[in-house]
Order: sequence, then C-alpha cells, then structure tokens
Amino acid sequence: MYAYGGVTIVNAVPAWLGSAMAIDLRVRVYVDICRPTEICYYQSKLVEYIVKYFMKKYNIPRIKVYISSEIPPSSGLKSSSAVSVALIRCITSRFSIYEPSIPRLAAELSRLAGVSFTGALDDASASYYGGIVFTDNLNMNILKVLDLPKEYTTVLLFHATRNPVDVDRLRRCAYMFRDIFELAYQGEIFRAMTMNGLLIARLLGYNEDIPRKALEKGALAAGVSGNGPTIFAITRRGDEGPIYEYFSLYGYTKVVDVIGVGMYENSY
Ligand SMILES: Nc1ncnc2c1ncn2[C@@H]1O[C@H](COP(=O)(O)OP(=O)(O)O)[C@@H](O)[C@H]1O
Ligand SMILES: O=C(O)C1=C[C@@H](OP(=O)(O)O)[C@@H](O)[C@H](O)C1
Repeated sequence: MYAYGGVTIVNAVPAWLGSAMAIDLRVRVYVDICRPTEICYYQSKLVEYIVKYFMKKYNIPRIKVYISSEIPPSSGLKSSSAVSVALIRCITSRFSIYEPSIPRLAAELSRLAGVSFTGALDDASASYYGGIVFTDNLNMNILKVLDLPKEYTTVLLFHATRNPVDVDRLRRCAYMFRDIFELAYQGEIFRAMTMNGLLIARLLGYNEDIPRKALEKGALAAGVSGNGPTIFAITRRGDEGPIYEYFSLYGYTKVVDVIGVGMYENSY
C-alpha cells in the first residue's frame, strides 16, 4: 500500500490548526504473517506501536512489516504520517478490519507512540486523501479537503539536520498561526504557506535567506516544511529551473509533483 509525503501550509504545533499539501514522495508498506519460530523486528517504535495496537485490539497474528520509503525521516516532509497511514491501510485490508477513519487513527497512534506533538492529523489526512487538507488537531476534526491544480510543482532542498523543536516558543506565537490558518482557509494558500514557512524558519532557527531568495527568483511560495529542516518552494510546472539551480548550491535538491485528491485511491 502507498501513502504520500507532503509539505506544510500551516504548522499545527503552535495553534493546533494545521494544513498540508500532498506531494509525490511515496512510502510503500507490505505486511506478512510471521512463522511461529521466526523473529520479527520492527523498524521503529512507531511501527511497533501500530502493530501491537492491532494485535491487542483485533487479535491479529504476529506480522512482519516491509517498508520502502522515499521520505527521509524527521525532515518535515511527513514521513511518520505516511508510514502510519500506509501501515494501517495495509493491516486493515489484509485482515479485513473495518476502520472508519484511517487518518484519525494514524494521528492518534502517532501521538501515543510519541512521534508527533499534536498527532499531525493534517499530515495524515494529506497522506491519505492527497490534495490540500485543513484540520483541527485538538478536536481531531478534518475540516476541509481540496483538490489542487496539476500545474504546480515543488522544489525540495535537503540541507541540514533537524534543530530541537521549542514547542513553548511556537505556542507563544499561536495567535499569528491562527491568522495564517484563516488566510489559508480563505484560499490564500501560497501566501499562508510562505508566512508560515518563514515564521517557522525564524522560530526554529533555520536559514530564512534561502526561501526569501527563492521568492525573489520567482517561487510562488517558499519556506520551511513542518518542523524542518527541509526548505521547499512552489513553482508552476516548467518554471522550476532557476529555483532548482539556486537550491542546488546548498545541498541535494529534488523536484517533486503535487498529488491531487483521489490519486491516492488509485495507486497500489
Ligand atoms: N521508513 C521508516 N520506517 C519506519 N519508521 C519510520 C520511517 N520513516 C519515519 N518513521 C518514523 O517516523 C519518525 C519521524 O517522524 P517525524 O519526526 O514526525 O518526521 P517527519 O517530519 O518526517 O514526519 C521516525 O522516528 C520513525 O519513528
Ligand atoms: O508533531 C506534530 O504534531 C506536527 C509536526 C509538524 O510536521 P513534521 O512532523 O513533518 O515536522 C507540523 O507541520 C504538523 O502540522 C504537526
């Protein structure tokens, strides 16, 4: 089963209101039943937590999990949400378990496993539905899912390791992130994305000059995704050249398509 990574429109850590956009970085998960004598290990505590949840609640047998991921972990590109969503989809389909909301369950288990601050329902929903999503992570509510025009693409700069996340510092600025969320919700996606991305860069200590310069070079939006460190820019498809060249001065750079609503459902 596939799930997708994403970039951030509004980081949910400060105000619990989040928005994310799915991109074509894939996590593929496959599960199989462990033979009685076989030792099955789990790739991370997130994976172990999810498997044990299903063993306890639905009495499924011990399973081994195969993961192939294009999303670097702890990069701000939603690796944990994509792993959770793909794994839950895989287990529920393999063992015919009815789960009313895979993104909500993914978010709850990610929070309980200690890999996210709010559960990151925004990221899990983008990973599951594709497109652009808006969520209230405090009340575990998916507010809106929008399709997005295929004319846009993302340019990603993988350039650093993650700085410590000062949650208190972010939460003291909740009022600004609420305004940015409102802006995005009204449809000003790229402006909100940039305001969020530059503010997060400032608050978490990442380079602000790189996304600013990308904007000068014609990016429609730019900033830090999630809690960093990945810097991203949005351009029209075909216009990514100057940003790609500029980002390449600082590290490994990749152009990745955006994912529309429904594309997830068609892919296996
Ligand atoms: N390929 C993978 N296999 C297993 N677990 C993974 C994988 N990628 C990510 N994870 C889990 O997700 C965690 C990273 O989550 P997080 O810090 O939220 O990063 P991101 O910003 O990419 O979502 C890892 O510590 C691990 O528990
Ligand atoms: O831990 C969390 O609750 C969140 C982490 C951030 O994403 P990353 O995990 O990609 O940094 C953020 O963008 C998201 O809205 C909520």
